[in-house]
Amino acid sequence: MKIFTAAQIREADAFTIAHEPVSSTDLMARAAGKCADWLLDRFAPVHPFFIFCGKGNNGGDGLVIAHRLLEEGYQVTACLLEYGNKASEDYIYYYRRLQQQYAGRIREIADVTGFPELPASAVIVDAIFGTGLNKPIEGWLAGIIHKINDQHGRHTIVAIDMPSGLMADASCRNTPVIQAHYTLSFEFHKLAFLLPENAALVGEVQILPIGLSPDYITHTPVRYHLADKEMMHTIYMPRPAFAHKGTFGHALLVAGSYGKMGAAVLSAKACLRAGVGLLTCHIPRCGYDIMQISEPAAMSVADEVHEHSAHFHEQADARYKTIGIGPGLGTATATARSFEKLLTCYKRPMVIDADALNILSVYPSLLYQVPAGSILTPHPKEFERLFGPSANDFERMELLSKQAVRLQLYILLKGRYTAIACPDGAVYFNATGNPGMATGGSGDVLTGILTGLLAQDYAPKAAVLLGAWLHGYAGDLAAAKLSQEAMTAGDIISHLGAAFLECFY
Ligand SMILES: NC(=O)C1=CN([C@@H]2O[C@H](COP(=O)(O)OP(=O)(O)OC[C@H]3O[C@@H](n4cnc5c(N)ncnc54)[C@H](O)[C@@H]3O)[C@@H](O)[C@H]2O)[C@@H](O)CC1
Ligand SMILES: [K+]
Repeated sequence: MKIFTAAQIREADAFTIAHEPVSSTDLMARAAGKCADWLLDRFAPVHPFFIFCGKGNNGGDGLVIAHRLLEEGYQVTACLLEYGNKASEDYIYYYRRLQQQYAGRIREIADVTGFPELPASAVIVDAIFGTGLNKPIEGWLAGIIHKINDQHGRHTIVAIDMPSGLMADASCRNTPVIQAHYTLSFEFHKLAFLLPENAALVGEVQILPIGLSPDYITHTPVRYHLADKEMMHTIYMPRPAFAHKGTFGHALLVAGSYGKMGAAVLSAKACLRAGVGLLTCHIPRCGYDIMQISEPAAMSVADEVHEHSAHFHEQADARYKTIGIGPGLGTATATARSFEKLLTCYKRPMVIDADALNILSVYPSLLYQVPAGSILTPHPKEFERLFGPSANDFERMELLSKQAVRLQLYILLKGRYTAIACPDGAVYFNATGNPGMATGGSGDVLTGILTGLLAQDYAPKAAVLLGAWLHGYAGDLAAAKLSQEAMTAGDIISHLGAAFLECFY
C-alpha cells in the first residue's frame, strides 16, 4: 500500500472529484458514512456521542456522522468549535442540513468553559482537524484538546482521519494532539501513524476505503510504502520440482563468541528454516561442540582462536552465495580486522547485523567497502551509532532513506513498524510482528532468515521485504499460541514453517 503525503491526499481527493466524477459533498458523505458505519457497528445506542467539529472538511465529516447517528436514534451532541476560521463549503452544506433537522443537538463552543459535562459511557468523536492542519494547535483550542485528553481513561476517543493536532508528514512532538483510542483514516495509512513518537496518539488504526481514484493511486509515485500480503505473493518463489540442495545456495554464517553462542545457534536454525540449501557456520573454537550438537543440519568451521573469530575472511570465497555476519560476534580487534579483510575480498550482497554493525560504527570508512545491495539490520541504537542522532522520527526516516541511497544498501531499521530503506530511496514499512518479539535473540533470527533467502537467489530487495514479513508473521503465530510474554526467539523459528504455509500454500 502506498503512503501518500497530505498534499497528495488533497490531490487524490480533487482528482477523484473531477474524474469519477463525484461532487465533493458526496465524497464527504461517502467518507463520513464509512466512519458512521464503523461507529454504529461498534457502539450500541446507550452510548451518548459528543462529536467535536472544526470548521474545515474534517469538521464536515463530523457533521455528517452526527446526522447519521441521529437518524439511527442515537443520542448525539454536535460540539461545534467556533474559533473564527471561515468554514469550508462542504461544512456549511452539512451544517445547514443538521441545523434544519436537529438544531437542538447542536452546541456551539467558543472557549474552554464551553466544554460539556460528559455522562458515563460517552464516546468522544474528534473531527476537529484532519490532513489540513498546517500549524500546531494553539490558544483555547489547545485547551479543548487537553480537556478531551483528560477523558482518555474514562471515555473512548475516536479520531476521524487523523487525531487532531497530528500532521501526516511532520513531527508534532510537544504540541497539543488528541490521544485517540481509535483512528478511522481514509483510504491510506499516513506516515505519522507508523512512527514510534506517535504511538500513544493514534491508538488502533482502521483504514476505511472511500473509493479514491485507482488511477491516481496507481500512477502517483511515493517514497513510503506499507508492505502487504499481496506484495509478498509477488515476491515469493515456489520451489521447482526438480530442485536439489545446490539449487538453494550455500550460505556462510559468521557468528558467536564466548558466552554468545546462542545468537549463532538461533541464526543458524532460522537460516535453515528459511530454506537455505547448505549452511556453513564459522564460529570460534569454543563454540564448535555447541553448534554441532545444537544444529546437526549445519556444517561448522572452528576458528583458530578460542573465544572469538579472527580468521573468517580466509573462508569467504565464491562457494558462498552470501554471508550473514554479526550475531553474537563480539567486537574484538582481531574480529574487526578479519571483517575488514572480508570486505575487501567478498563482493556479493551480504547481511550485516549486531556486532558487525558495531564494528562498522567504530570504523565508519568500512561502510564504503560493504558490497552494494547488502542488507544492514540496525535497531534504533545501532542506527544512531552508525549514522548519528535525529531530532525526531520524521528526520530519522529522511536520514534512513538518504543513507540507503548514499551507500547503495538496504537498511532495515527495526521497530514496531520496521522501516526498510532501499538504494533508490524508497522506504517500506513492515506491519507484521508484535511486542512479544522484543526479546533477546529475535534479531539473530531475522539475520538467519535474510541470509537464507539471499542464498536462495532472492534479490536483496525481495529478501529483505519477505524476510521481515515472515519474521513478524511467525512471531505473531508464536504469540497467538504462547502469549507475547512467554514466547522466545526460538519460538519465532519454530513457527516459520506455519508462516510459510499460511502465507503461500
Ligand atoms: N482527502 C479526502 O480524501 C477526503 C477528505 N475528507 C476530510 O477532509 C479533511 C481535510 O479537510 P481540510 O483540508 O478542510 O482540513 P481540516 O479539516 O483538517 O482543517 C483545515 C482548516 O483548519 C485551518 N487550520 C489548519 N491548522 C490550524 C490550526 N492549527 N489552528 C486553527 N486552524 C487551523 C485551515 O486553514 C483550514 O481552514 C480530511 O482530513 C478528511 O477528514 C473527507 O471529507 C472526504 C475525503
Ligand atoms: K480529527
